[in-house]
Amino acid sequence: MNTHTLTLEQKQWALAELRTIKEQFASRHWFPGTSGNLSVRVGDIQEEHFQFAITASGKDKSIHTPEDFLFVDENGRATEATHLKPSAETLIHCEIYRLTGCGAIFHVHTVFNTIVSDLYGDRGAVPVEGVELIKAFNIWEEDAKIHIPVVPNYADIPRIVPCVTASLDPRIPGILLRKHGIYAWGANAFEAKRHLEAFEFLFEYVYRKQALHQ
Ligand SMILES: CSCCC(=O)C(=O)COP(=O)(O)O
Ligand SMILES: [Zn+2]
Repeated sequence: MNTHTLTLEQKQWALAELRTIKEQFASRHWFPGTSGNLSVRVGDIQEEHFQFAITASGKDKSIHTPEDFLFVDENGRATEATHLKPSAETLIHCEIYRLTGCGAIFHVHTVFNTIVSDLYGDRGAVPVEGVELIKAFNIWEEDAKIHIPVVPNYADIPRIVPCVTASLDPRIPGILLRKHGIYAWGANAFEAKRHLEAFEFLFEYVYRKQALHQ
């Protein structure tokens, strides 16, 4: 448990970051049916200890309320007394922070990421080659070929965590859950958003290219 208390400024900064992203993604209809969750890391990392602000579970993410977010530790436990429940998928955020040391993680369900995750679920990764937007991941090789990992989706979230551990590729700032959605991350909210937008572009590209060839 992280015993370092966050300052009011740190908390307000995190809440403002998440509120802004939430509003932007909601305007794109990226949170259908209360799906999706967002988090940003707050404060210093002390060895394996860290804290992050995350969306409360089951909320309508297209509106703002005073009960949209809470703070949790590296095990996904609330760091302050609250009746709010963190996202049901908080343990996936914990594992991505632990593995990557990133600063923000965004998860959305879209039709394109869901279809593509299923098309490539058996292969365990979505291949994408030579598309300019791969550069959004800071991969600058000519005609770069990347593989975006896909892991199985289970109702029991703790079962998904070791799949994320096994499949996460440090070069690729995202991972698909089959027939579920994408987790994308970055050093901060700006970078995580850039990565998520690039993934969504690539998934639409993969889907449309396949549809053209059928
Ligand atoms: C109604 S969507 C099913 C749960 C889910 O996949 C999701 O992203 C939202 O869960 P949360 O607990 O973060 O609201
Ligand atoms: Zn989800």
